[in-house]
Amino acid sequence: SPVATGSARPWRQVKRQTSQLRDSYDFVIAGGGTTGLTIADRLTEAFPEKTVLVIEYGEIQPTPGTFDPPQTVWGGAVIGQAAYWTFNSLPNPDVKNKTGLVLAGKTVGGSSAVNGMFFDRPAQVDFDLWSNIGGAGLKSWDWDGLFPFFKKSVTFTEPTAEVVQKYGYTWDMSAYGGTTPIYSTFPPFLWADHPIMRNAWKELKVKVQKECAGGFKDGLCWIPISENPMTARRSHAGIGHYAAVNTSRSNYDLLVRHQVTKITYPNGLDTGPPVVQVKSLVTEKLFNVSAKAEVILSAGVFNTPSILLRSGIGPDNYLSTAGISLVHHLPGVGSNLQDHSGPGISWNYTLPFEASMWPLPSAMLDPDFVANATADFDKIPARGPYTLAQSNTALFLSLSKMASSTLARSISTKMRQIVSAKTSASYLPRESRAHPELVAGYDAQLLALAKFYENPLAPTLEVPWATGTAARLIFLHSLSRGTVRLNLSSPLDQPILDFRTASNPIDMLVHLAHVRFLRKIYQTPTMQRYGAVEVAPSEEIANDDAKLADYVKDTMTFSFMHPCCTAAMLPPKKGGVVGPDLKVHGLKGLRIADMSVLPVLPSSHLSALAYAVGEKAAHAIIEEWDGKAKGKGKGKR
Ligand SMILES: Cc1cc2nc3c(=O)[nH]c(=O)nc-3n(C[C@H](O)[C@H](O)[C@H](O)COP(=O)(O)OP(=O)(O)OC[C@H]3O[C@@H](n4cnc5c(N)ncnc54)[C@H](O)[C@@H]3O)c2cc1C
Repeated sequence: SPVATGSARPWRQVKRQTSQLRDSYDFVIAGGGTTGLTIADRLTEAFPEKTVLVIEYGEIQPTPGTFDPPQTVWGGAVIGQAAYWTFNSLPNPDVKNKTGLVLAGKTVGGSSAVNGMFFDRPAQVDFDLWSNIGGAGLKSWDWDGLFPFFKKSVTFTEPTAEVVQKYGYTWDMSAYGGTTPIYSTFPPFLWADHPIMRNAWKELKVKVQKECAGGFKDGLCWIPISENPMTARRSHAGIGHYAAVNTSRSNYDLLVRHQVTKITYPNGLDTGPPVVQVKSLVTEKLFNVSAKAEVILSAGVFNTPSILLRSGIGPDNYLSTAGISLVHHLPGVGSNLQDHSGPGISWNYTLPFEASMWPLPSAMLDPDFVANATADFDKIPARGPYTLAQSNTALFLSLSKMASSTLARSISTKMRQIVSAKTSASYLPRESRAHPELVAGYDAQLLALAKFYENPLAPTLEVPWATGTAARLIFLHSLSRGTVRLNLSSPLDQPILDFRTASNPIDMLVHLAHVRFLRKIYQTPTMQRYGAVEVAPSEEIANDDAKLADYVKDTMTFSFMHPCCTAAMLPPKKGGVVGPDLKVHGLKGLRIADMSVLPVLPSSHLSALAYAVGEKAAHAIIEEWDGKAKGKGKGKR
């Protein structure tokens, strides 16, 4: 049965000062986030005789669930700003010079401690896409190579029979089986209008999936959330992979409020692992930490490439402009930035709901309802509206299923033409065009994505759903590529992001197809029953490509907080930064393990994948060092 771990759980043995550290460690992990803490947990468990240090920029923070009380207004969840990195991307000339906001977790647990708790997995087709881009070397990252780690990474708890009867959740236990203190479950509450959209989609004849975590997710999915099933408190890496295990692990040190600034190879690149330079955020003093076995960078999609760039590891032309001495030319560092983006639509109901359709979120304006909801949340197991996160339903649909097959084919043909006409470089950031490896990698992405877009099982659109009269249309596989670069006037501060959303004009064609498809919901019997009328866009706008493109730009969300791919797992000749073993190309004793290693975005939010990548990385590291120990005649632990 699940352990009732909430944010009140005592955090022991956390280090805050350099003087509390050992002289050296076997493994040093930069970043105590989703992936980094997963690895630290597994390494300290597997190797009681080896020491592991995790260096985390942030502090331990209270990190409530998405809607945990007390709140003055339900849905106005404001998590302490200290727990966030807040970035604004550069003004985007392709989207009316707008800038995009993106957050990341700056606390023990990283983004898993502040995210929307939507806990879905990618589909098989996503990993086929990776190997179509990267080649046979990525075979170990296909579905069969990852599924065991998805299973291992989470303890899924089934909802009660009463809850299932009320809401109709479906799942398949063969997709689960883990017993780790990272939890997921379905909430014991949904708003009464939740079925409206599900029914509308069913009436559009989309496939209804019983379980979407088992490799197939085209169609209508139930999505669990990352919360403890007893307390309904957020389950995150800080609690599960540190607080829940560290007291029994004398080899597990966590140093908070320290920034990994750079890594150095004092004895040359052939002698690793690198030395890690660290800055205390309290005293501002710099000092070095050394690792005997490996250094693992796990500082996230924006900060992992920043550490490398400050270390002189990155594109030679950029480093030269930045005035940073070149240590190792790797053009993929900080390149290939991607995120899920997309517009929104909205509507109104002109006919009343039945009296039985209660409660709706407007009930949270009633103080008595809120008082009951708060009392329900404090029960064990918790109940009521505060157990919710952002959504539990989503539609995942392929372009070929939602648009005419001619449109889907013509979009894929355009992608192939860009490659055959050798014009793909013109869609990359100016500085990336100088690197044939990055162009070759982008060509491989375009060709693989052209095939992906034609596959009826490969989703390009996600629409998450909970309640209300508006929906976001998440474009899952954009062709636009951005960059992460240092702020040269203050290189230790947050880096500069350029999302370059919609810089490849094909993306706009896909956005238009998505909006045009989703507008069909208004004609479904369920929506008609409540007199659904469109608010935005209008019929007139939707029928005109230029006007609809303008509308998409006006309502564009640049980041659904799923940035990735800035240190991609690809061969060097395709602009890769790490190999399938997550070792950095050409450097000794250094791996990267976080969402920067993805070659392209998957058809999912990223936290479940981050845990799985952490589990797979830990497995590879343990196998390697176990083998080394055996090779030295030490035998198995
Ligand atoms: C607001 C928000 C909402 C999201 N919603 C969802 C969702 O609902 N579902 C979902 O599946 N995914 C969601 N995501 C995405 C998902 O949570 C992340 O993609 C994933 O957790 C990233 O894991 P990571 O290991 O790559 O990085 P992180 O978990 O972000 O870890 C990186 C860690 O490194 C630390 N760090 C950074 N720089 C340094 C440095 N120089 N030295 C030391 N430490 C450093 C950071 O403080 C952080 O703790 C959301 C993300 C955010 C930010």
